[in-house]
Amino acid sequence: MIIQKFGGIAMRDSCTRKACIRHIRRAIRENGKVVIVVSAMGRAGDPYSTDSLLSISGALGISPHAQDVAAGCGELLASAIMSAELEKEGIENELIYGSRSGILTEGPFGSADLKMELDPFYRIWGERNVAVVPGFQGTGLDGRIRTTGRGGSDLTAVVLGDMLGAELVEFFKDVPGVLETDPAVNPDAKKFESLTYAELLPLLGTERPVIQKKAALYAAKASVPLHIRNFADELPGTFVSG
Ligand SMILES: Nc1ncnc2c1ncn2[C@@H]1O[C@H](COP(=O)(O)OP(=O)(O)O)[C@@H](O)[C@H]1O
Ligand SMILES: N[C@@H](CC(=O)OP(=O)(O)O)C(=O)O
Repeated sequence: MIIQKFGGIAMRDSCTRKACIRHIRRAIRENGKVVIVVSAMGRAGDPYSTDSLLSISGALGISPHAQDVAAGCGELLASAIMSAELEKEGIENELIYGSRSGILTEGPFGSADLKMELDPFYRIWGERNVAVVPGFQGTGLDGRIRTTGRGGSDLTAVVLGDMLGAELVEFFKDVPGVLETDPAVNPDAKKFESLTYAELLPLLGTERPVIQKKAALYAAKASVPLHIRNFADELPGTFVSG
């Protein structure tokens, strides 16, 4: 069983999602069961990205609950689109979301903690090999949507990988892997083929790190093996383990 997390750039449009579906087909062939975690589609300026949803009204800034509901729509929509496009390609899958998903978020709006109840996953495995999950969010015991903080789909993927005992958690990004520095700052930065968690963590101090720091800390603590790679090709990226 493998977790595959597709970030905002990988999910941006039907063309980039076709590349994602190629990775999903390969994972079904090689790993059997696949849990797909998706982020909201695109970046600021793209209509359904997290930043665009949050900019619809300045009033969202004064209501943390309303802000989390608005932000959560991005991942919900992305999961619906991915599920439908997989179905169209003949890949049967189950959408796992909302209060029936067992994906529980508790604590403050905007930076909630994530917990999982796995029954919904075990229930589908008898019939389907592929689950599609919106990242970044869950539902509290009070029925309210809470998000886990920016970059939080990475955390959803890592926590699911830990709880479901996945062989690997793959992250599909717009970079070939973890580089010595952010390529937006230094285009000549070299890629690491592999890193330990201890080597990865100091590289995550920037405003937009290659993987969410909270997710990397969780992976280190629970020894969840990671593979950070480019959605647009088949090349190996950076493997991260103990
Ligand atoms: N050391 C690094 N190596 C690679 N990318 C990095 C690094 N530090 C920061 N980044 C940035 O991380 C971005 C990928 O992370 P992110 O945008 O959160 O991915 P996604 O939304 O696809 O999950 C890259 O576009 C890159 O600019
Ligand atoms: N969409 C959320 C959650 C997330 O993890 O996104 P991405 O995988 O595109 O970084 C955000 O922008 O913070």
